[in-house]
Amino acid sequence: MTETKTTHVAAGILIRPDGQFLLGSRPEGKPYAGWWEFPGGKLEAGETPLQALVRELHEEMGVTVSMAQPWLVQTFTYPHAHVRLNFFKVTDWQGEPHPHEGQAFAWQVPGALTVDPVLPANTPILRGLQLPAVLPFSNVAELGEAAWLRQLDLALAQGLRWLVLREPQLPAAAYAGLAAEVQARLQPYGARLLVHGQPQRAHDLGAAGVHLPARVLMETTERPEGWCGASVHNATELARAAELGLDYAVLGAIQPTQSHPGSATLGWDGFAALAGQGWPFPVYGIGGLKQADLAAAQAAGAQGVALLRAAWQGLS
Ligand SMILES: Nc1nc2c([nH]c(=O)n2[C@H]2C[C@H](O)[C@@H](COP(=O)(O)OP(=O)(O)OP(=O)(O)O)O2)c(=O)[nH]1
Ligand SMILES: [Mg+2]
Repeated sequence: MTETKTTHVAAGILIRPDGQFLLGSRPEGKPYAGWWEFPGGKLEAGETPLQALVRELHEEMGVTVSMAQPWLVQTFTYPHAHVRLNFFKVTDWQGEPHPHEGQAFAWQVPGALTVDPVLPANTPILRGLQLPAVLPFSNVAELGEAAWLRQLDLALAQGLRWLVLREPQLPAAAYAGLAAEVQARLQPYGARLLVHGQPQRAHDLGAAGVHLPARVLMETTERPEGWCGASVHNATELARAAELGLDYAVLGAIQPTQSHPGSATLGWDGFAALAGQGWPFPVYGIGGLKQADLAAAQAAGAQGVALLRAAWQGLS
């Protein structure tokens, strides 16, 4: 039997204040020469991923990392190696990137790359970079359709670009009618509609993707088309989301909610323990949260917060 050896890698996503991130081309003489990647390289014996990141970014491009947060962890099997990639978001550094190995650099806008091809293991990373910090869930159930649509218009004008349309109380036909109304509003902004429920529903309604309730996640065996995330409560459900190659997970409840006041909650410590296990997708916190909880969420390793009631309050 042959033993599969894992190559551990650290890579840095340098993100400028304007949101653009850095890709470099792989130097001649390496596997996948000319392909685009995040700067980084293999861990040396005894190194932590962060130590390797700091060393590699200095060696490859003369950049001194001053702020880096562990982000996604992706495993991938190439013909030349089985790799485990630890991606960091690097939000502060000293020095301008210099190509010490003859590579080219390109600053890129998430979702609008001007270079290709990018290493195949990086696909989920490039998708994750497009996701927002605040993921809003609709609230027709409480506000009523007309009042909620007014709030949606305000939120779009203020920058909302993603929406999960979750209205389990609506019969299928009413849901489809609402989805059409919503699509018409999102389209001029290029905002994305994620339908809540079965993947087939997103397909039928021509949505950008689907948000799977945990129950649907656990009975889904193939990755649905388009964007796809899921609600999760534990490590088993997170692992299923990873197996399917989903784009994000929403993990909770962080705090007690009005809809489930007596249910068990994770708190940010419980969230950090689960979300910090090295998933290939970003994880949002949900459950009794407000915009003001964003910093606490990100300190616990979250992509951000999923908001229901609070997404539609305080808009004017
Ligand atoms: N640096 C980097 N490597 C990546 C990314 N995505 C990805 O699949 N990889 C793979 C390609 C390689 O198999 C491995 C990284 O190895 P590397 O060739 O960059 O390693 P290194 O900089 O330490 O180079 P060397 O010492 O072996 O010359 O991880 C990425 O975004 N950045
Ligand atoms: Mg390298």
